[in-house]
Amino acid sequence: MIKDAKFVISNSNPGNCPKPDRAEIAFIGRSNVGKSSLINSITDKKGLAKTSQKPGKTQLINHFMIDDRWYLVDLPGYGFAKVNKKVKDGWEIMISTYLKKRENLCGICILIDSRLPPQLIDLEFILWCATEGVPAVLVFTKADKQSKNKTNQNVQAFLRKLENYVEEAPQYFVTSAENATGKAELVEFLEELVKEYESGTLNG
Ligand SMILES: Nc1nc2c(ncn2[C@@H]2O[C@H](COP(=O)(O)OP(=O)(O)OP(=O)(O)O)[C@@H](O)[C@H]2O)c(=O)[nH]1
Ligand SMILES: [Mg+2]
Repeated sequence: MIKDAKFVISNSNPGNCPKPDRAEIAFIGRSNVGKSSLINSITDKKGLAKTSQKPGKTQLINHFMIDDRWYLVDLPGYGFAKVNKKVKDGWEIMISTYLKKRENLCGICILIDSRLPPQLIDLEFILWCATEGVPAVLVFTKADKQSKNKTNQNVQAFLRKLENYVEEAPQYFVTSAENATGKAELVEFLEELVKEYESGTLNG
């Protein structure tokens, strides 16, 4: 269980992130998928990460300190068509540089909208992470928006498509920021990842 969460800093330059002296986990996914909302849900702090109905809200790398022990990071979304190419390319460089260079990053959660059929951009991003050796799990979001059956169908369809992209299917969670579906499981997993990192079993 997360007891405390505080905003630390926002950056556009991955090189200005806080000293990498503790475990770090980042949330990433398409614009509007619910990254910031899920951060607020798992930390039980409504206004901690800024959310919006309009895609493109989060534009910087945002560090939050969790329980004075590890960093949770909210990233801008990918695949947002409405910003101009220069801005989009800038975000992509910022995100990929962060993911490749951040030495204390012990894992990332790739958020996927559980309402949608498999999206190419998500499949390609998961492939990119596998190629770059960025350890990732999948977190399906907005499960409250439809029946359990429909969510399950979409999750299974996504996993089947993913078989064409990566050899090993990543672990996955089904969540809702609205009604806390999957929250306990996800938090338990994140805390376990932090413990493993601290005990030096991850990243050497
Ligand atoms: N019903 C429902 N709505 C959600 C859920 N998660 C997020 N939303 C809504 O989806 C919209 C986008 O949420 P954000 O958390 O801002 O999404 P984001 O991925 O951080 O978006 P960017 O910062 O633009 O990349 C908001 O209107 C949220 O209220 C959920 O689990 N259930
Ligand atoms: Mg956001």
